[in-house]
Order: sequence, then C-alpha cells, then structure tokens
Amino acid sequence: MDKTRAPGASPTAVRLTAVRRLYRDAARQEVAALAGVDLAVRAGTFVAVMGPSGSGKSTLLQCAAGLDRPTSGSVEVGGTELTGLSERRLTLLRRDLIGFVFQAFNLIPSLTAAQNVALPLRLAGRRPSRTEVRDALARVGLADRARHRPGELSGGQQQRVALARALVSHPAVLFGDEPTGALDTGTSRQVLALLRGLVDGEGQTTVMVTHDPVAASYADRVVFLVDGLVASELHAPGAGAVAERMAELESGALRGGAGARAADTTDSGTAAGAGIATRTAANAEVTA
Ligand SMILES: Nc1ncnc2c1ncn2[C@@H]1O[C@H](COP(=O)(O)OP(=O)(O)OP(=O)(O)O)[C@@H](O)[C@H]1O
Repeated sequence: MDKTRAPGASPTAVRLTAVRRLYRDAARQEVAALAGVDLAVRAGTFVAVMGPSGSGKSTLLQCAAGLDRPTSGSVEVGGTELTGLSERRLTLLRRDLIGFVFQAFNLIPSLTAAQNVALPLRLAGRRPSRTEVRDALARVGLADRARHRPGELSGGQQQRVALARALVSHPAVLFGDEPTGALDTGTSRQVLALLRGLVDGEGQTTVMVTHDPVAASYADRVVFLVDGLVASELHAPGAGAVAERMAELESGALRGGAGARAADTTDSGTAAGAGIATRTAANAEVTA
C-alpha cells in the first residue's frame, strides 16, 4: 500500500502550524528551539532542511515525525493530526506513517540485512513476509545482500539497509537526520541519488536535515531555519545557491538573529530556478 497516494489523501504530507518547542537551558532560561514554524510539505516531494548550528533543524524533524511534542502549535502527518494523541496512539501512528533514518545506521550487528529490515515489524508484533522484506531491500538496490551481516557491508550499503528498514512499512513520510553525514563523498552521492529516485519513481515524500549544500541540491525545495524560524527557502537550487544562502544567513544570524531577516523579500515563485520564498509575516509575528 502506498500511503502517499491513497485515494482522497491530502496532497500535503506534513503540515506544521505555528509550532513552538521550548526548552530550559542550564540557567533555567527558556530557549525556543522552534519559535513558531509554519511549514507544509507536499506529498511526493523531497524537502531539505538547512540552517546554522542550533537553528532548530533536528527539533523540527523530531516534532514533525512525532518523536517529540511541540510546546504549542500543531503537526499533521499523512492527514492525521498528531497533537494531543496519547503516547500509545502516537507510537502506532509513527509505526504506520513514518520512516526515520539517522546519521548512525543503528543496525544490529548479529542480524542479517533481511533480519534488520524485518525487525521493526517484528517488534510491532507482525510477521513480515519474505516478499515484503525482499521488496524493501530491492528498493534500495540490495536484493542480493539479504543474508549479509552489517560487518560484511560497506558504510553506504549499511545505510541502504537502514533505509530499507525505514521503508518496509511504506511510510507516508521518510525523515532523515543527516542520513549521509557519516558517509564519504562518493557513497553519500549514491545514497542521495537513491533518495531522489524513491521520490521520482515512487512518490516517496522525504524530509531531510543536512549541513551539506550538495546533499540539499538533490531536494525539490530547501527550507532554511534561523533561530527556530523558517527564514527563507529555495526551489530546486544548485549546491552553489544553497551554499551562498547559508553564508548569507549565517552572517545575518551572527549579526542579530531571525528577526533581523524579517524584511526578506517574498518570491514563492516557480519551481525552476532559485526563487527565494520567505514566511516573514509569520516570523515577524513571533519575533515581535
Ligand atoms: N533537550 C534539549 N534541552 C535543552 N535545549 C535543547 C534541547 N534540544 C535542543 N535544544 C536547544 O534547542 C536549539 C535547537 O537545537 P537543535 O538540535 O534542533 O538544532 P540543530 O539546528 O539541529 O543544530 P545542529 O545543526 O548543531 O545539530 C539549540 O539551542 C539547542 O541547544
């Protein structure tokens, strides 16, 4: 079943509305990791999230994936509102709707690739069929490695096993937190091409945090966070445009935070080229 294309499904796979996530720092001061994020991710698209260190990228991903709860605001995934769900319902929903890959592959060394892929379903009390597992491995180009243990696979192959494990339940959204961060350049590009292929070939909605402008250039859309707010975005940019925007935001961030960028111009424009879109109205409201 492809949850991204269910009849009548919302064309928006993920929607964050006015999401705030507050933490207390060591001095018991409140820190807004997310300060009022509005973000909608269209089903079947690939979105990269970038931003300076501490800008809230991981927090955004964790909130969007139901791994963390916003302090306020709402999160909807695959048409289901996560806000207010009990822990148990949230766990079930995560299992059904969400796939997650991290920088660390987190595979069990003593299990084969196939057993690693089957593990989440088994832990959920399901008995995955061989076909399900084989299909998941085939989707990441590892059909012939099913019986290999992680130690017998390269780093890139291990990350592909982790991807197959995330994809085996056909999640509505695949989230990646620096999924290529531990890979060398060549291997990283292969994994990114694979992610791109899953989006193009299967309509797999994908949201990925990355620090790498080249990785971000594989996405349809790059969203930039600064100080817990969406500061700007680029559509189908090249790596150079992403790096340039990051440099601008980082120097701006050093000068005075997201509020200083509330005057950014808006051009939600076309998918082609490097149109910059900002959510300045929302941001200004929160930072005022
Ligand atoms: N559990 C926590 N307790 C307190 N503060 C936190 C916690 N998690 C995150 N923060 C703070 O929230 C802000 C955003 O953190 P987050 O990890 O989301 O940023 P990031 O953009 O992913 O950073 P990086 O690129 O360095 O990984 C930071 O100021 C961070 O210190």
